[in-house]
Amino acid sequence: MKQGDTVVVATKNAGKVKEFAHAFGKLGMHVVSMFDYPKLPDVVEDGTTFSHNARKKAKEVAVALGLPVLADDSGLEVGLLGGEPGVYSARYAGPGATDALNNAKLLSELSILTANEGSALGQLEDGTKLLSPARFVCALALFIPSTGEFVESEGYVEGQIADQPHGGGGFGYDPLFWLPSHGRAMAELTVEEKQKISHRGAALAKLLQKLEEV
Ligand SMILES: O=c1nc[nH]c2c1ncn2[C@H]1C[C@H](O)[C@@H](COP(=O)(O)OP(=O)(O)OP(=O)(O)O)O1
Ligand SMILES: [Mg+2]
Repeated sequence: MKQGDTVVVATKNAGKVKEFAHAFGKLGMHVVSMFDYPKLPDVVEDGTTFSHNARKKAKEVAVALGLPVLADDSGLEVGLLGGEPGVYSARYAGPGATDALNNAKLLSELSILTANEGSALGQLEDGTKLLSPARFVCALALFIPSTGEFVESEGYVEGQIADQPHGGGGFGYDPLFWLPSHGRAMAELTVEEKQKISHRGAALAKLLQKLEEV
């Protein structure tokens, strides 16, 4: 990947597209996504790991297009829920899940577990309770059809689940993902700030490092 290149990202998530466009834009590259290839069939995400699903999304689209393709499979692992929703993060609330329904499901599951415990992790000045440690995970896979090879990386960011949303930025679980070290929720960060600390930003930095070494 070099300046002037177009990077194909196998995603239909507008939030991811925005973050990748920002990151690659700074490097002089242009991002296209599955919104630009509406006729390609959806990839079935039936892997048991983030990495498995990222490889599957990248390879199926790369083979269909005959181009190198990058894919992102990511999600939220919540301590008190034994790592759930994990690879099921996008479908946590069931068929027809939306970010809003997934966030509501997360809070209802956690409220059952934390109802009698006061607030284990503490409370913010506005009364928000912090319910559980959590982390975001991002697996990236680039499939190169001409060589049949994958380049892969993973990134993580640790935080805590808040019982009330904060901020209007980001996507997915960002409004509930509290960053104690920043005193803000992920959805209160700009794209640039999120990039610097997020699971996706970390995974992308590692992937670019690996590509330079090739
Ligand atoms: O930075 C993030 N901030 C908040 N939430 C996030 C983030 N990163 C992943 N998530 C959540 C959203 C979704 O519930 C799941 C990803 O599921 P995942 O299958 O990888 O993505 P997706 O289905 O939305 O789009 P696509 O598969 O087309 O790339 O984890
Ligand atoms: Mg998906």
